[in-house]
Order: sequence, then structure tokens, then C-alpha cells
Amino acid sequence: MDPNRRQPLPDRRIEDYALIGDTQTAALVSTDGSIDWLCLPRFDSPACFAALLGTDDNGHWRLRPRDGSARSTRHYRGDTLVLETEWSTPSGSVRVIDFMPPRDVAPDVVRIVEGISGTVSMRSELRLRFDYGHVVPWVRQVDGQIVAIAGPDSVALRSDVHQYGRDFATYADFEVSAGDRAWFVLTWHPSHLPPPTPTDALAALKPTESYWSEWIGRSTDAGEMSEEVTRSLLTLKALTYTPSGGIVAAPTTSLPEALGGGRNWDYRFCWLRDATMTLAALLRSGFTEEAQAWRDWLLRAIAGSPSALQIMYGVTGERRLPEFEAPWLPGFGGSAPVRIGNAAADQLQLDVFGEVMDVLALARETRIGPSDDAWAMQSGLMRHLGDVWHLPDEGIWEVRGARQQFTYSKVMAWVAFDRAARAVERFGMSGPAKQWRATADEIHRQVCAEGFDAERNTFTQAYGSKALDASVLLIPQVGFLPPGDPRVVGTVEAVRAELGSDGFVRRYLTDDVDDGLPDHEGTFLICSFWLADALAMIGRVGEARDLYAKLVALRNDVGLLAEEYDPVARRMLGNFPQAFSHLGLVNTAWHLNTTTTDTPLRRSAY
Ligand SMILES: OC[C@H]1O[C@H](O[C@H]2O[C@H](CO)[C@@H](O)[C@H](O)[C@H]2O)[C@H](O)[C@@H](O)[C@@H]1O
Repeated sequence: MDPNRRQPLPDRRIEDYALIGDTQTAALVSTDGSIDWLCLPRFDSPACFAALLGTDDNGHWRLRPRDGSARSTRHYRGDTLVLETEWSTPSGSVRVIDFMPPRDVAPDVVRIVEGISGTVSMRSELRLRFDYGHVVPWVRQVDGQIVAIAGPDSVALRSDVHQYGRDFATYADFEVSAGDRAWFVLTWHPSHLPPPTPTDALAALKPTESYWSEWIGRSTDAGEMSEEVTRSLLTLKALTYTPSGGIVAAPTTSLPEALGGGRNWDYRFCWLRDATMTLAALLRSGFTEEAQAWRDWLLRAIAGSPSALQIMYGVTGERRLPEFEAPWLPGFGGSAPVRIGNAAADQLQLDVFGEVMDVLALARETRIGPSDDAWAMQSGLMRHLGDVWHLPDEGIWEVRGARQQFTYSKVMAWVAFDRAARAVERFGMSGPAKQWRATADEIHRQVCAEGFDAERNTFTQAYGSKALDASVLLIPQVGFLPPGDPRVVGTVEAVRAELGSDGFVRRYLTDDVDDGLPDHEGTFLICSFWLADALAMIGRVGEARDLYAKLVALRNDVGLLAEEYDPVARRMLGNFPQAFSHLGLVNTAWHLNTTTTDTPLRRSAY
């Protein structure tokens, strides 16, 4: 056995990965041709490939030339999630096409190898490890296919090239000459059921391409969108769990926010905050079907007492997301612990009320129209918010230190009351508009008195605190104060000066704030997009455009962004690809397109 296989892969970077998916789960493919992350059958199912968070022994599927000196370049085929990796070797070149066909019954991963020139010796090395990389399955050859079974999981590999077993892995060694094609299909099914009808690898390619290109073609902006906006929208769609309409924050767990540190979290769930902001981005681009599906998802997920509202749910609305550590996984680059599940589900985060009310207002006032059920749910939320808005909470950043009176939480409580009152005042919905307006005014006065540091002319992270927080950059965007207000301009300048790093923005300084965690983290990409939005709103459009360009340049070779960026090490950090970062990009592009050098932006959510 190769001794290196037990070591965490040292040179790997988060940005080495590309995403393929079928809108129910997703896989990450490395520049080395290895699928190192795949959860089956759903985003939040246990991974059968977890080398991303450990070593090859935690499960992976590498398909590449045997020649170690081979070099690869890659791209998506057009506006799709079909990944094409081209390999050059001294003896010839090949193309590997990786994709997950839109799901009918069972999830498939298809890999097609095409010879471009000369002859190339290829190797497929498949190491399945169920339950997040530690269960070695029982593997047999059945009817010409490889079948791996352990517990609830069964995975079959079919191919037109010969497979053999060695060292608890399955290999295929084969040659591909110009014009040749070889194919592999990996299919999951529940181990107690008969296997599904096999997928035809070659025939599945065209429909998969059409699925993605037809989807993006449905945008009202189709044909006018920049390449980076198109790729971000495709990525947001890939993070949507189509059967329910839920949207995950990212398809990974525990990609570190501090390399080698413990800031490692599971993002394979639906946060009301991340999902509402995603929805605003999709709505702006004309994707009403997703907006409708998400509103229905929300109604189901939060049905019941508004006091039992959670800030996040599973992809079909599950409430219990218990957090535990996976000690058998050493973590990406040794960043431990790896966490599965997310204890933030039990936190109080008041901002979600504002985010939900705001996006539902956007939906009502723009494209998907009012709904009685949706309004009944919003009225219930407002009754509950009336009881709790004054409480300290864990805030937008889900701190694991003590609860505080976070300024952004209160600003968003104001947004919730403002949008509720506006629905009655301007759109004829029924409800106690006067009471809602009075509460909104009370919160406004309180935030301006207690969340603002008059000496430094900036809003602060929490009442009475000196610490700054990038979330208050959203104050003009949500309409709490006009962009021209000197307190807004002062806040933009202070955040930029104190939280800025190489032009990007940290969410707060970990030294100034007790977030319950020891190490430092990188700059937070959505906060950097918010700075660009805020700069544009206060009339500094040139600087906003420069920052947007700088952020776009951070994307990896296939246009993807993680949650954070470390400007010193010049590498991405955090879960990947992250909805927050990509929706930030779409929204900033939209803001910049709706402004000119001398016209301030019109008010909009996010
Ligand atoms: O920083 C500590 C927290 O980090 C995660 O939360 C972050 O990701 C969420 C999903 O994108 C986002 O909604 C939140 O604003 C971010 O702070 C993690 O999920 C939390 O468990 C953790 O406490």
C-alpha cells in the first residue's frame, strides 16, 4: 500500500475543486481528477467519498492518466454543470467528462473518457468508504458490475473497461487513443431494494447539458448576463434541493475558516437567512419557479407555532440537526474537528425574521404575488417577534459566546416590522399596521441611540460595544437609513478602515469579539460584496466596481467561491462553493447594473 495514502494531502487547496451535482446532492472533483466528496443520496446524507476531509483512505474516485507528470486544464461545458478536464501527457491527450444526470430514481455519477490525440494510459481508482469515510464495504462482481454494500448503502459501478480489486479498492487500467471513448457510471441505491434500471452513460450527456442550459435560459436576463453571474446562478441552482425547494448553504462540512483550526461547520442545511438571500438573487434574475418552491418549502418547514421557529432546517424541513464530531477524519489540511450536524439550529437569531419578511415582500411585490397562507404565516411570525425582538441573541454570525444585543439583529427586527406594516399600508393585507409601525419606530430610535458610536461616527456590532461588524453595511440597503445619511457614510468608512484587509472585509475582528472560538479567520466574501454595494450606494461607484472586479478575480478556474479568503496566504477558506458568496456576487452585479456613476442605487434588499 502506498504509505502516502494515509497522510492528509498537503498541497491541496479548496480552490482545486469543481462542483458537479443533480440538485439533490453534489460532488467535488479535484484538479487531480479525484472525486473527494460525495454524499448519497442527499446533500446531508453520509459521504461515501470523504478524502476531502482526510486521506484517500476515507474514500475517493480518481480517474486520470497514469503518467504522474500529466497536466490538466478544465472548464464547464457551456452554461452547465458538466465538467470537462483535459489532460496532456507526452504520449497524447484525453478529455474526462464528469457529470450527475438530473435524477429520475437513483443518483448517478457519470465519467466519460475521450481520446483527443495519441494514446494515453489511464487509471481509475475507486475507494468507497461509507458513513463519512470509515466503513469499508463488502465488494463483489455481480453480472459484470462492481457492487459495494454496507448497512443502508449500496453502490454499483458499471463500465465498459475491465475492473479489478486490490487493497480494498477497485481499479481499471486502460489505454485511450484518439477517437476512443470509455465510460463509467456509479449508482447508489438503498441496499435492501433491487438495483435501479442502469443509466446509459453516453446517452445521459446531452439531456444533462440541456437541463442546465435550458434552466439558465429561463432567466429574464438570459443573454445579457456576465459569465460570472451566469456561473453563480448555476451554482445557486445546484445548491437547491429540487424535490422540496430547500436551498443548502454549501454542499460541504468542515472546510476550515482557519487552516489548521477548529472553525469547521456543517453547511449542508437550509438556513432561513442564506436561503432568503439566495432567493432574492434568483428572483431578481427571473427564476420565479424556485421562489415559489422555496416559499412553499418555508410554509411547510415553519408550520406550527411561530415560537418554535428555527433559524435553519434540513432540506425537507427536518428540525433536529444534532451536531457531533467525526474523530476518524483528520480534517482538511489537518483542520479538526470535523463536525456533522449543526448546533446553531437551536440558536436565537432575530435577523431571520427581517430576512424572511423582506424576501416575502419582494416576492409579493414583484413576481410571484400574494398568498393567503404566506400572509397568515407572516402575521404569526410578527406576533412572535413582538414578544422577543428586545432579547439578546446569537446574531447573524451565530457566535458561540454569550448572547448580545446585536445591532444587525435589531436592524432586521425593524425590517420585519416595517415590511409587515407596509404590506397593510400599501398592499391591502390585513393586520395591526399602526402597532407594527410603532414598534418599528421604537426599534429605530433604540438602534440609533444604542448601536451607534457618535464619537467614531459608526454603527457598532452590539449595543454599547466598541467592536465593528460588517453586517451593518446593510443598513442603507435594507432602507433603515438613506445612503446619504452621514452615519451611513461614517459606518462604511469605519468598517473599511478597521475590518478591511487587502481591500476585502472581515465580518468582525476575532480579537475584539468573544465568539466562543480561539483562532482567527479570513476575510468574509459576502461582507466584501456588501462593502461594494454600500460604496455604490453612497455614490463611490468607481470604488465599488473596482472591489467587485477584485472579488470576481478570486474565483477559481471554474468560477467558484468559498465562504472566505485569506489575503495573506492567498487561498480560499471555508465551505465550498458557498451560496452566500455567489448570491453576494449576483446581487452586487445587479446593484452595479442598476446604478450609473452619478445616480445612487434605488433601495433594495441585499
Ligand atoms: O462562525 C461561527 C458559525 O459559523 C457558521 O455560520 C456561518 O455560516 C452560516 C451558513 O452560511 C451563516 O448563515 C452564518 O451567518 C455564518 O456565521 C456555522 O454554521 C455556525 O454553526 C457557527 O456557529
